[in-house]
Amino acid sequence: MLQGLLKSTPRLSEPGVQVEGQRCGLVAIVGKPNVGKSTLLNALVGQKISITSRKAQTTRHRITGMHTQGATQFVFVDTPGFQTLHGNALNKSLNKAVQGAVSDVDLILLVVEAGSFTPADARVLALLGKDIPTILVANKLDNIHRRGDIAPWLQEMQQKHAFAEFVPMSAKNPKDVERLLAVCEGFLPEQAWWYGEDELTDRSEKFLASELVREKLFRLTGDELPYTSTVVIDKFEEEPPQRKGQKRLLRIAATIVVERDGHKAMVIGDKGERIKRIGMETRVELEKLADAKVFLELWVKVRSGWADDAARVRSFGYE
Ligand SMILES: Nc1nc2c(ncn2[C@@H]2O[C@H](COP(=O)(O)OP(=O)(O)OP(=O)(O)O)[C@@H](O)[C@H]2O)c(=O)[nH]1
Repeated sequence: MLQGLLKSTPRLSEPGVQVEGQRCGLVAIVGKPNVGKSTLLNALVGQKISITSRKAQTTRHRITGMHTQGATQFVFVDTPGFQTLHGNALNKSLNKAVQGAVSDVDLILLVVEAGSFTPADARVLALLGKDIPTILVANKLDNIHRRGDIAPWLQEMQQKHAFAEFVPMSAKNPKDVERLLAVCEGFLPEQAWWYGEDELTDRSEKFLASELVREKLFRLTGDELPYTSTVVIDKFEEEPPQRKGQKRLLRIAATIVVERDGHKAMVIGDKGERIKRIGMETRVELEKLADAKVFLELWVKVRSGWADDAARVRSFGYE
């Protein structure tokens, strides 16, 4: 499991020597779909490493992002939205990933929307043990117009769980994000850092490529496309720069897998306009993130019912 790996294999490129006062620890970010977990992770890390979209359930993998500030290194774990509506194989795999993510961390951030606590939030809370300190992050505070309304709600929240702290905030407000980091710091154990100071994620460029295609796919198809559509990377090859001063080249081929012919037409768009745009926007962003030249080929395939088929879910990379 990734967390186990992180704990047992500190990077040797780091001095690895305990500098006095150095802190380092794992922080899990949990919450039902669409509460802003990915937005928060990106803000905490300071760069985009997890995709965000208005469509619920866009985060399917655990993503770690690191942030090193002062003497402290935060290692964040993003989790899939806790999906409670369907019991298909994809969702079972998602729920297992959430439980795995919270079992072995130093701190949990339970993200909810400020002023709201639905049965879906309660189901996520029920997954959290009592032993790991948990901060209630009341996100999207900017949507609450009368701040006075939040005090009685916070009091209600105190009855739900022995939260270590309450942080009403907006993931889109950098000052709030700084405040949250300061609150988290005190919960991390004193130990040597696991990563270099500048490292942001341990996810591969191949993974980031598939995440970017998925993000553009959902952004550009709006609410029409079901979340069961996914992206598989068929080819990922790297060529060194041809001449000095040139960038290396990434040759990528990816397939967007959808459930119906109608969805395929939707992804391709009128005269191929939409898929062209998905490809173009992915390429531009990946070139920036990877600091490389990117050739990207995109395909669309129909595989009906894949989200109900456990073997296929595994073959697409969801444990
Ligand atoms: N107004 C407001 N919107 C926010 C805030 N944080 C996130 N959002 C929006 O909420 C939506 C969902 O955000 P995500 O970060 O994708 O949510 P998530 O919890 O990771 O979602 P899943 O991947 O479905 O689990 C996006 O449209 C964000 O722009 C906030 O502080 N204020």
